[in-house]
Amino acid sequence: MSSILDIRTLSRVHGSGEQAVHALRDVDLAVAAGELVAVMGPSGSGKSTLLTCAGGLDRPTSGQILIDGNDLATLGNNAVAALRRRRIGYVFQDFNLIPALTAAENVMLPLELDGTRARTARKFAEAALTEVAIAELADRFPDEMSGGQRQRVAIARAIVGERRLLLADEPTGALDSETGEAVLQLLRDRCDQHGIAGVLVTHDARHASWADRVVYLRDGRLVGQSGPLPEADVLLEAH
Ligand SMILES: Nc1ncnc2c1ncn2[C@@H]1O[C@H](COP(=O)(O)OP(=O)(O)OP(=O)(O)O)[C@@H](O)[C@H]1O
Repeated sequence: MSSILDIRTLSRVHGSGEQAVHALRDVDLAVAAGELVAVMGPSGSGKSTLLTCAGGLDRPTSGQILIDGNDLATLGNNAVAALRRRRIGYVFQDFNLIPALTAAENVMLPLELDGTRARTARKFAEAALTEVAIAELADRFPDEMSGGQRQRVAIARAIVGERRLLLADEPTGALDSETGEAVLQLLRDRCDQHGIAGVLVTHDARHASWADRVVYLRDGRLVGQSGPLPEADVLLEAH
């Protein structure tokens, strides 16, 4: 299987000299099409930095990041921004929706920023909202929706068009457990059915059990990985 995300000896240092913080040290991680990888580790271990570097939002100090074979270091800022808009979707804990835009307009936004005509963008947005089962909420504003519905809009925005890589940073953090599980099921389905590569940062082993593989970060280093974790009910029984 070819890797959609290929991270090689990635290091990210913030600041310099005595103030230097090594957020990531020599991290290698490849994520194939259709694969969902969970990233776990204590607070400050580098999980968010790994996602922001993987998504081209932050530049590594050293190492390589390839997305669909494109080495980000060889691309200029505009090319990285275009790759981000077209190929990469983000889902955050706090949804990051624009309050003044409806659900459909929020989902259309990355396409319109990329020059897609409004009518075409609307069709793609409606298809994405249908996939996350909230087509009927297309014309609602974020403050007219529940947290779970807002997160579905955020996922629709992250998968609209032809995205290949889905990066989710604690996407269930603001949701109750049932709604959170439904959101994870959606991420899993996207990977299974559309060959998207997914990276899920989570503190919760039950959430990580949706992934094919779990990698563990500590002090910026990748210190281990395991195959799929047992289902949530098995974990609970073990306690
Ligand atoms: N812009 C920055 N400037 C300086 N240090 C930073 C910056 N961003 C992150 N760091 C540091 O890099 C390290 C890794 O941070 P990161 O946010 O990636 O950790 P995390 O595992 O996502 O933490 P959490 O689980 O608390 O969100 C931490 O020590 C953090 O303080």
